[in-house]
Amino acid sequence: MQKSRMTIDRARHRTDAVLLDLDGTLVDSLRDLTEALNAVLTGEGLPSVSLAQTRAMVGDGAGKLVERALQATGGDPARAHELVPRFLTLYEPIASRHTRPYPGVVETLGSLSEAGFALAVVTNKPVRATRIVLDGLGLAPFIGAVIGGDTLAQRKPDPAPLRAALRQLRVPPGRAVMVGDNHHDVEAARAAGVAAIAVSYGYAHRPPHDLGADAVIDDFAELPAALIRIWPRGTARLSAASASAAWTSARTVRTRS
Ligand SMILES: O=C(O)COP(=O)(O)O
Ligand SMILES: [Mg+2]
Repeated sequence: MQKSRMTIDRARHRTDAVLLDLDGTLVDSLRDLTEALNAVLTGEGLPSVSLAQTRAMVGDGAGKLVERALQATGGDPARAHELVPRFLTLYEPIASRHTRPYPGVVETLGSLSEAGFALAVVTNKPVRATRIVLDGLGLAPFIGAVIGGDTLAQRKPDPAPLRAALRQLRVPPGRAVMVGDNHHDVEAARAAGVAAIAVSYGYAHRPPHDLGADAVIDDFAELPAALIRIWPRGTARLSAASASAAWTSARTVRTRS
């Protein structure tokens, strides 16, 4: 009985997509990023940066991160281009050492995936490091497409990475939601015609409630409830009842297995 309800829910929702930002949304990666960054800075004879400084610098890709770290420590930002390969060589082996999913992430991705939602990661982190994090933290099995900051010539806030993820998932923009911690996540979503949910616990460069998202959540486990509230109008719109049934069903099946 439970199983057949689940099958119906899967069929109903299989072409709705949730696009997920990585740093500051799915995972707290500050410590590993800061360690790799500081190894680069030390090599350049520059002072180290703190976790709080990294927090304010992350989100626009590895190039900007290194450039901002050089700027913050009295280095030459023009050297960033040259130092990014060194940063990535140092970062990749430790990318999942201290980095952890935020509370509720693993369970919620599992439940959304079981309920039939297509999930993609759309991040400005270079794709090789992204895959290392997703594999290392056990998130990869839930994710149907991964677009990194170097997958295309454009990165968020450009809508191209979101569109590429949706093409891979075969889901139209009107049936998708982007979940992120930063203004570029919301801007990219708007430009792609995708709904946006902001998380308040990440590395936002401005107050999360000022990002212009359709909803703000304080905990990743609130995502299903937020999806029910804001899902875009149209043929794929989830009624509160059906989404809630899918969610309850997914939870029940998970609990049973
Ligand atoms: O700037 C980065 O490297 C990654 O940032 P994002 O996962 O928040 O897009
Ligand atoms: Mg982010």
